[in-house]
Amino acid sequence: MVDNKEIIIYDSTLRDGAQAGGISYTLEDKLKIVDRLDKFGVKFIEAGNPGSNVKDQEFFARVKKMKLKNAKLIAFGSTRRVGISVKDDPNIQSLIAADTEAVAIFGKSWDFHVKEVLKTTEDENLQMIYDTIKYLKSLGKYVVFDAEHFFDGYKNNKKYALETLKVANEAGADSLDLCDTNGGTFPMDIYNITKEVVEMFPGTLIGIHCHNDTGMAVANSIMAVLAGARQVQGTINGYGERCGNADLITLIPNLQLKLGFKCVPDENIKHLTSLSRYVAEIANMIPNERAPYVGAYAFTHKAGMHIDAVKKNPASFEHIDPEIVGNTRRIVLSEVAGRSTVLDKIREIDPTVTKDSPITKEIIDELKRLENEGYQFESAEASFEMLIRKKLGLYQPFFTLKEFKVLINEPAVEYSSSAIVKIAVDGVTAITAAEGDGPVHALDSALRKALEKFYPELKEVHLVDYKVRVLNAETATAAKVRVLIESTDGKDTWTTVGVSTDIVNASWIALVDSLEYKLCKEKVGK
Ligand SMILES: CC(=O)SCCNC(=O)CCNC(=O)[C@H](O)C(C)(C)COP(=O)(O)OP(=O)(O)OC[C@H]1O[C@@H](n2cnc3c(N)ncnc32)[C@H](O)[C@@H]1OP(=O)(O)O
Ligand SMILES: CC(=O)C(=O)O
Repeated sequence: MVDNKEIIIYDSTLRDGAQAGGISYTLEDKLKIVDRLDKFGVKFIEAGNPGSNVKDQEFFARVKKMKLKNAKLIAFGSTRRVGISVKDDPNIQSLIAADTEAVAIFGKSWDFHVKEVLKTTEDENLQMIYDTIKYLKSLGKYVVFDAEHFFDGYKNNKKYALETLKVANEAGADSLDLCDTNGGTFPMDIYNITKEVVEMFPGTLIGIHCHNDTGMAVANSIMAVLAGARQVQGTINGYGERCGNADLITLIPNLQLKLGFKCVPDENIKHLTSLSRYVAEIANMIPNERAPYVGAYAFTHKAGMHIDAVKKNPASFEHIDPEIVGNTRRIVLSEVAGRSTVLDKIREIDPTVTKDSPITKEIIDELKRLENEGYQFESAEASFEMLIRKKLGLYQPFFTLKEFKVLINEPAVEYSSSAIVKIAVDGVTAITAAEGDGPVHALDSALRKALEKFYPELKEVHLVDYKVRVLNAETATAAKVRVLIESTDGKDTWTTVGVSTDIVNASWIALVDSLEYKLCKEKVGK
């Protein structure tokens, strides 16, 4: 059994990750990701496939100029093609042209693939593996051998699958990486087969490369490590072919924090969340909010009893302190909240209120009543603050609405909608009109124009996001809609909510809350 606890993290975000549907990195994207992965402390960055495309060839020419502190770059490609020599194989020559210290070669370990895909003999495949590795070793390269479909190959023809590893080993491969290419192998099989390989090649570095087709890539990689593999391949956020690869963002903390292995410097574990979001941003993928450790919901507490317990002691509902991985705890307001959930919010406005004050119950009851009507305060904390102020008697309307009208312009020459708003402030009436790209835009402009005369600070406010959700679509045109409006004044950002059967009315409620929230904020000097 291997008793050292050092794990070599081998990142393939830029190679297998680039095989993910929906991802296409630019050359500049790749350079940025290399820099970030190097700083994070991975040991290998499998950065591209120079035999595949010009972008990767140019990338390897550019990346050479970067000074990496921790990682070695890997150029990736296959064994030589059937029936030709390594020197005549353009893919192999492009690997050499990439000029990296290390290369990875994938070769077939499943006899079925040799017959059906390569359409050659088992002996020729062994020769292809041998020739390719031997040649690259003769040029002084560090060579990783990816035994493609190794686990399926082992199950179908154990002798042959193991023979491919033996040949790679004899040719001088620096590591033998067992690939669950189709991602269909289960953890116990990964453990038993990897253990046999580890025992068969004492002193040779054994790696693991798992795909996530059965949702087990992380579990399978851990089982391989427990069986003695010490090189772990994976990608940031699990991006990769089909369902993806082992997600290093889950795998690294599992190995390092839970099992005591050493993957990256301890002080870098706190960068996991930002690394995950950075790579998602560059890959133009929406971050997975429910991702273990780093997702926005990973340490979000919603149920009233959980929140009560977390406030007493966070360990009651958190497996680790979120700060360890650079994440944050969030408490959200909802119909499943209890008094503990709303108390902190209330006390920000009136510190004398306690959990047992009758007003606390009144506020939580109002929250639940409104959520039942379709409101959602989880992200609309500004509307919830306005609700608290109203309940505490600390709210005075900043204006009175006399009326508003919204018109659709047809034909829409410049703007598609117009709005007229009539309001009164301290007995002074103002009527304004405005046009906009849609009724809500027109209404927002008209209301702001009217109010700015009285409250010039509203000039700083503008809308940054507007979301509409139909709540009960089955009632067709009478369906309720929920509108969420995100606003900013350049310093803070806040979200308000409105619900109605009429989208303009729902928007009006959210708009008024937003502007009044800003005015309250100015008044109390927040
Ligand atoms: C399991 C993995 O994920 S391995 C990585 C796979 N990644 C990719 O395929 C992405 C990059 N690939 C490419 O850009 C292209 O496929 C290229 C440039 C490499 C090859 O393109 P083409 O020459 O047009 O071949 P094409 O992709 O159509 O077919 C693949 C060929 O490689 C052969 N091949 C597949 N695996 C291997 C291997 N391990 N060793 C040698 N040859 C192989 C196939 O038998 C097939 O050969 P054939 O044309 O004689 O039938
Ligand atoms: C090498 C590789 O990506 C695989 O076998 O899945």
